[in-house]
Order: sequence, then structure tokens, then C-alpha cells
Amino acid sequence: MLVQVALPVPLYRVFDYRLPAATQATPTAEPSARPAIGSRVEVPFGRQTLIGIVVAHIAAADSSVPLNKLKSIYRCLDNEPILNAAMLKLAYWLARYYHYPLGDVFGVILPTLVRQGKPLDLLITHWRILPNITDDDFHPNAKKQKQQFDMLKLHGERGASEDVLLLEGMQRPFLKTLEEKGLIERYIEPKQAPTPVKLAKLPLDLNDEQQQAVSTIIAAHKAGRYTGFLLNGITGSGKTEVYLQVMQAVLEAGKQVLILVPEIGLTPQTRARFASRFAADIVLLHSGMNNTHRLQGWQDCRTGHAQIIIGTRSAVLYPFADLGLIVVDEAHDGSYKQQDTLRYHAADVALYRGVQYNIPVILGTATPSLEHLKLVDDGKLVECQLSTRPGNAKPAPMQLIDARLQSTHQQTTDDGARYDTGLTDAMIGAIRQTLEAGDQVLVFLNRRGYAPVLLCEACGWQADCPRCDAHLTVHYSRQNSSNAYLKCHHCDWQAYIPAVCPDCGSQNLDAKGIGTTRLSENLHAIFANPQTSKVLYPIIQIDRDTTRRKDSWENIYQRINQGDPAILVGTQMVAKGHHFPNVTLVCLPNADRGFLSADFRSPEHTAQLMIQVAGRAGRGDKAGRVLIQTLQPDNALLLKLVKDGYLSFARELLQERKMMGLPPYTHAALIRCEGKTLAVTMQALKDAIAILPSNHNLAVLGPIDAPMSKKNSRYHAQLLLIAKERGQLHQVLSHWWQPVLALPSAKYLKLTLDIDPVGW
Ligand SMILES: Nc1ncnc2c1ncn2[C@@H]1O[C@H](COP(=O)(O)OP(=O)(O)OP(=O)(O)O)[C@@H](O)[C@H]1O
Ligand SMILES: [Zn+2]
Repeated sequence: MLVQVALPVPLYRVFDYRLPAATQATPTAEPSARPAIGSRVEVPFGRQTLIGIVVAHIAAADSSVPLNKLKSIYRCLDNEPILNAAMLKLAYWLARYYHYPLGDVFGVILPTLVRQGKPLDLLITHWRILPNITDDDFHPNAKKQKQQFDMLKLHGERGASEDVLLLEGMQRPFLKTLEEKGLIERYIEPKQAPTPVKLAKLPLDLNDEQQQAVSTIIAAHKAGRYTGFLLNGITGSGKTEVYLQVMQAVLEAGKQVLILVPEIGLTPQTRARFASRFAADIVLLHSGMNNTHRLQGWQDCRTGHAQIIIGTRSAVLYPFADLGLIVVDEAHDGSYKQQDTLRYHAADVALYRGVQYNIPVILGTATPSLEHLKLVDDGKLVECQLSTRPGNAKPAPMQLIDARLQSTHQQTTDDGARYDTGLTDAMIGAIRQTLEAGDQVLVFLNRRGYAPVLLCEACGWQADCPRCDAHLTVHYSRQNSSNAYLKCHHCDWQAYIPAVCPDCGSQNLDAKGIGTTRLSENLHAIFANPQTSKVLYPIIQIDRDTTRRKDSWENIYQRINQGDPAILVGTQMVAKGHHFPNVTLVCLPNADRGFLSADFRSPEHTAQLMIQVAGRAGRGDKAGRVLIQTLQPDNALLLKLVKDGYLSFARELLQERKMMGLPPYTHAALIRCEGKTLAVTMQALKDAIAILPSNHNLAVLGPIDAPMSKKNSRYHAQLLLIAKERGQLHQVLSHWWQPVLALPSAKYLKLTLDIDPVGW
């Protein structure tokens, strides 16, 4: 008897091993002495020792390798399978669909500590106070210690788990200090079985459309059958309330709920939205977790301790004891597509898992992707619409400002130089009016830093990244002008700002264009009191630079939610799902640039972003408005979006895609090749084309140099295969892709395959 093992090596095969000598020697060895399918084993592999997953038991006669050539496994790490049949099926499906080696698929879906062979019966650290400790045991100066101690004291004799305490704001160093001082102690308590979920707050009364959606989805849950739903609800229409009420039915049936959220949305608010409704065991899964927490979360999902699981993309790959519902919030969001290694799309995997578990899957969004609209057309998703906002809130009307007719406002510096603020007087007027009415304004600019380009006015030289096909972004602020530098937003390369042009020696260097820092400063200058030059309203900049620190987003969020008049200047970080009730004006000074891009998906993504940002206006009791400043007021796409709304716009794009034979009406695979020169990468792709089967029936586009071909000093070329039928594409890839990887010209190059790519 042999076992087949999937190992973390980039090879498209599994490996046969014998059982350890001890097991072999006992003729009566029970079948149970074999490592179970789905458990981990440690095996010799060449000169290494690797940990792999047993995927099959086979008879020695069925191995392609003679018995005396086979090695034995060293040891078995689990008494029971750690992956059940559903997880193994998922792994096989991912390997097949994305043409990715099975062993590497396990590398992606297993948490690091599981891959490293750590035992799974992880125990949770609890903390409790020791008996008979009084306030006198604290030095009067040890205020912070006392405060932390009091937080733990609130939990009574049994104390609380470290996780809970850290979430409440206790700090690990203080726990250690208090322990060393003999004031508190840690103890280990195995997890209790979860208690049934209770409602912490009453549900809202639904409007008709919400009620309709909730009933339809709950019916699928009750029937125990898979159905994919597109919950197509305009911004602020109360999609979350629909999720919550469907969740209630699922949780009451004792099942788990998985909620996927985009990368950036995973702030404490996301958790609070669900925790304030349900008293339940909620697990958060996100990229900022350390390995122990990740393993803990994985275990809680697998054992059923976690009742509500909120996570980013990769949570869709977790094992679940008894999953009853998957919600993909903001299902159109680009962060659901993994952009390296196993390039899966979390919404697609969510639908697959829905089929696996016979459960409903909700894809919720105000701006459905064209792919999802096509699935509705094909009858593969059931559409539920929410077309109004609850209560008095109305979607904010969008209005265009023709920036060709009105030039943008000029401002003068202290030394008399004039500069352009990038904002028209009409926009500035509207901002002023809104602030004076006591409301908040959101100005959206999807570019961080001070300016996107440093230009020599004399000779036209531009500061470019030496490692990428990209300009360096100018980082600078007038308040702190000594901290000025150039930075590449693709590879993080940094440089000082030169005093003179390196090409012609001119001192006439100018920062061109406008980023969030510059826009914030311009707004500062416009709204400052001319006497004191103090700004009358806070200007809050929200981008990756200002939210880098762990709690900074949280602080910003709190400042906004205090509701005082303020100007928020933000990148796409502010577009996603936030609810700022006091924002009544949203300004987009140049958001429509994307309609001019060469990428055929750009109009779709630009419109989604614009509508999502616009959706932040007027969500409270007061009406909102949206101003779009544009240099191309006749642009047909822009007009369509503003006049007829997103759905009608998206439908028109879908028609265009159909006529042009583009996805989602066709199916694409993108092959990228990375190497030291463009020539070698192009050659490898040419060789790849040469070994395509003669009857392949695919459209072959390329090889061409990839967009931003040079990145981080490496060159990228690409090749696109497009098929009318998905089956055709997979048929070709299954015979062709592995030989491509083995091509002599590909030997020192990195070749990757992206199925259903989102950009090319
Ligand atoms: N039936 C209802 N009655 C009253 N208020 C409701 C109802 N449903 C939702 N709301 C409220 O409407 C507001 C907007 O809801 P929510 O944030 O769920 O919208 P959304 O559809 O997720 O929007 P977005 O796509 O912009 O994130 C929330 O404050 C929510 O509490
Ligand atoms: Zn760079």
C-alpha cells in the first residue's frame, strides 16, 4: 500500500511514497495505521525534507515507479485529516481551473504554520487577575498599569482570552509586566463549544424591495440549494440590512456565515456592523494578522467555533465546518482578484463553494461588474434589485462642470507667485456653501503624493524611475518643505529632488499635476483666514500615506463621524462602503480621465469608482450633490453615466464587448514572461506560440511588451489567448502550458498564467 502526496514544489504531479518501515513490518497493520487522505506527512524529497498532503491511497502495482525505488514517508503529522473531502475537491478544482500545480495550491490555501507542520490543537491563552489584589498593590505613579489592570478586572474571576483583551485595547507588554509583578496570571482554556447566536439588537423594518430580496434568499437557504444572487442595490440602499436579516436565518439554523470584504474596507467598523447586531463568535481574517492568529482563525472556521467569519479575499479558501451563507460585499471590487501566484478571483471561488455546500451566495454591489451582469443574462445569477434609499435619503444627482469654459482658480503664494489650484470657482463655491451650512465635503482624487511628475520647463526632462517605465512622484509639503523627495509608486525607489535639471542645468524645475497632498494644501490656502492664515475648517487627507500607521484610519474615521464641517480629501480608499452621514457634497475634480485610457476595462472601472465615490453623498437626512469637473464634457461615456446612471452605462458597455468579441463574451488567458531583457522574454513567448497545437482555434494576440514593461529592473512581455468557449481555452492550456514551462528558452525566465485576467 502506498500514499500519494502533494508537495510544495512547482511540478504538476503528485508523488508516491511507501509507509514507514514500522507500519510495513506489521502484517496485521490496520488500514487506520495509514495516514488518512487529507492529513500531513513529512517525507524525504531529494536531499530535502518536505511536508505534504496525502491525496490518495494506491496499490503498489498502480504506481509508475517500481517499489524498490520508492522512499518511505518519515512520519505522519496528523491522526485525523486536516482537510476534508470538500477542501480537497476545492484544491483540485483550483489546480485544474487555474492550471496551477496541486502542491502549490496547498501552499496557498494552508496557513504558514500548518505548512510548517505545527500541531493544530492550538490552545488559547486566557488572562485573569490573581485573588486578593487591591488598589494598594499599585504604585501611585503606575497609572497606566492600573488602568490596564482595571480593564481585565471588568471580566471578573474568569478573566478573558488574550484576543478579546487586545481587541479591547489592552497592550501585550502591560500584560507581561502585570504578570511579572504577580498581579495577574495566564492560563490555558480549551475552546468551549459555541453558544447559539443571539440577536443583540432588533432588525430594522425592511422596505418592500429589501423584504423581497431577503425572502428570496432565505427561501434558497431553507431549500438547502445553491443559488447565486446578484444583490444589485444603489449606493446607500441598505444592502447590509439585507445581509444581516438573511444571516439571522442562517445563524439561527446553527450554520456559519462567511462575509468577504475588499482589502481596504476591513476596518474595525466592518466588525462593529455585525457585532452590534449579533452576539456571536466573530472571526476577522485579514492580511495584517500574524501567523498564530491566522492559524487560530483557520482552526475556528474548521471546527465551527467561528460563527461569523469576516475576511478579505483569501478567507474564501478556508475550511468550514458547516457553512450556510457566503456574502461577497462590493463584489465588483478589484481586490478580489489575486494578482500573483494562484491568480484566483474570490467571487468566482465563492460561487464554486456555494455549489459545494448547497448554500446561497450573495454578490452585493451598487456597480456590478460586466461579468456578473452577463451571468444574470445567462440565468446563472438571480438578480435582486434595491432601487431606492431607505427613509428620506435620495441618491445625489450628478452635475458636470465644464472646466474648459471656466479656468481653474489661481492662488498667490506669500512671495507673490501665482499657482493653479486645480479647482474651478464653481466647485470652490459649492464647497464653501456646504461648509457654511455645517456639512462635510468629500473631494476625490485618485493620486497620492504632491504631484505625479517633476518637469524641467527649459528642456522637457522628466524625473523617471531608473527601474520602471514610470515617472517618479513628487512628495513634498509646503509646511515641511525640508522633507521633499521623489518616489516611485511601483518599486518604492527614492531620490532627492535635484536642485537643477540633470540634463540642461536649468533651475526651472516644476512639479506638474496634482496629488492629494497638493490638493489638501491648495484647499488650505483657499479656505484659510487671510489675517491669521489659519484654516477655518479641518482638511482631512485620507490616502495610503496618511493611514499607514495602525490606528490612523480609526482616528480619521472618528474625526469624520463627529460630524463637524470638514473637507475630506481622499483616494479610492474613501470610495468603498463607508457611511459618512454628514457628507452632502462630493467633488470629483478630474475623475473622468479613465474614460480616455487604452485599457478596454478602464471605462467600467472608472465608472464604478465614480459612482461609489458619488454614493458617499447624502446618505443621512440631508440631500446630497455630486460635482464632476471635466475637460471633456462631450465625452459620450461620461454623459451616458451622468444622464442614465450606472446600469444603463454598463449595459451599453456590455453590448460593445459583445460586438468586439471581448470578455465576458469570450474567455481569456494572459501569459506573462519576465526576464532580464525584453528580447529574451519576447523570444520565449514566440517559442510558446510555435508549439500551440495546429487546430487550436484561439485568437492569439502578441507577444507584445506588457504595459509598463520595465518594472523593478525586470522586463515583461505578454501574450493573450482568447477563446469563444471556455472549454476550448482549457482544452488547449491543459496540453500546452506545461510544455511551455519546459521550453529551453524559458529556462531562466518567470512565466505566469492568468485565467480570466482583469487587465492587460
Ligand atoms: N429598512 C431600513 N430602514 C431604515 N434605515 C435603513 C434600512 N435599511 C438600511 N437602512 C440604513 O441605511 C443606511 C445605508 O445602508 P447601507 O450602508 O447598508 O447601504 P449599502 O447599500 O451597503 O450602501 P453602499 O453600497 O454605498 O455601501 C444605513 O445607515 C442603514 O442603517
Ligand atoms: Zn520604480
